[in-house]
Amino acid sequence: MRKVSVTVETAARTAPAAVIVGIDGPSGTGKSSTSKAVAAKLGLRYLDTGAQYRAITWWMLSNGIDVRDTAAVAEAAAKPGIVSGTDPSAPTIAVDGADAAGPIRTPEVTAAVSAVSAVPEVRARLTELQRAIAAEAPRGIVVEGRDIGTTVLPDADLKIFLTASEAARAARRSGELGGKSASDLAATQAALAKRDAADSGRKASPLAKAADAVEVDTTELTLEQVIECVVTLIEDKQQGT
Ligand SMILES: Nc1ncnc2c1ncn2[C@@H]1O[C@H](COP(=O)(O)OP(=O)(O)O)[C@@H](O)[C@H]1O
Ligand SMILES: Nc1ccn([C@H]2C[C@H](O)[C@@H](COP(=O)(O)OP(=O)(O)O)O2)c(=O)n1
Repeated sequence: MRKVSVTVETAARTAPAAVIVGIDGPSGTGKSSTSKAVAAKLGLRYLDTGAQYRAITWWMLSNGIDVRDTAAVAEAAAKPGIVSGTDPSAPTIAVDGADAAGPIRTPEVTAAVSAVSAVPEVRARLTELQRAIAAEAPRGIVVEGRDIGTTVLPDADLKIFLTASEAARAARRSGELGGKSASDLAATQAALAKRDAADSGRKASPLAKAADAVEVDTTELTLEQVIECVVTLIEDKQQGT
């Protein structure tokens, strides 16, 4: 009996502690690309909480719920089954057992997601799910979103807040959407600004930098430089420097 307990204690002492990293910021600052790459490099899990808000929004639209009707959204918030796969090299999102990776990126979902994410019942449900996923990650996890440092994981080992100029963010998003003309760029920039204002202005856990987050302005940095910067911050934390 005694021998077993000594073995367990030794294992607990030598196993590396799981590291929990929260990455927040507005749209187009590089959260998804950075989080995935950093998690893959360090052998951590990866969670895209924006995909979960998009998934619940897609379910509401598919089920004829008026996303401007806060009471109807609140009442339905618990209904869809949302499952996130957290392998950073192949993250997945499923709604009621069906792959939702494609449908959650449509312009209809993008236009409706801020309204659905402002509903406290939706946030409470997803926050609980996000905390459970983070608690189960064996070596740790990189969780990206808008309220990870302030609300979902206030005790995270490291909090990063990514920023970039509105012009840089719009150029990145517009490029991704295949926009070529100046009017495509202007439309993307206007849509981004509108979504950021809604996400920052809502009452329930708005987009905000946690007081103890490290802010990284990515405007003049390449994606590789941002990844390197975040990897270094995590390694420094793990080494206690
Ligand atoms: N530092 C960077 N420089 C140039 N392009 C970037 C940078 N970071 C991300 N991108 C590109 O910008 C787009 C949006 O990045 P993404 O990671 O999806 O941002 P977010 O998750 O914050 O919305 C992607 O096409 C990505 O490859
Ligand atoms: N933790 C989070 C993550 C996303 N959201 C909401 C607000 C965002 O506009 C939408 C979509 O998030 P997503 O990260 O997919 O946004 P991007 O288009 O990548 O910028 O979800 C949120 O309210 N809280």
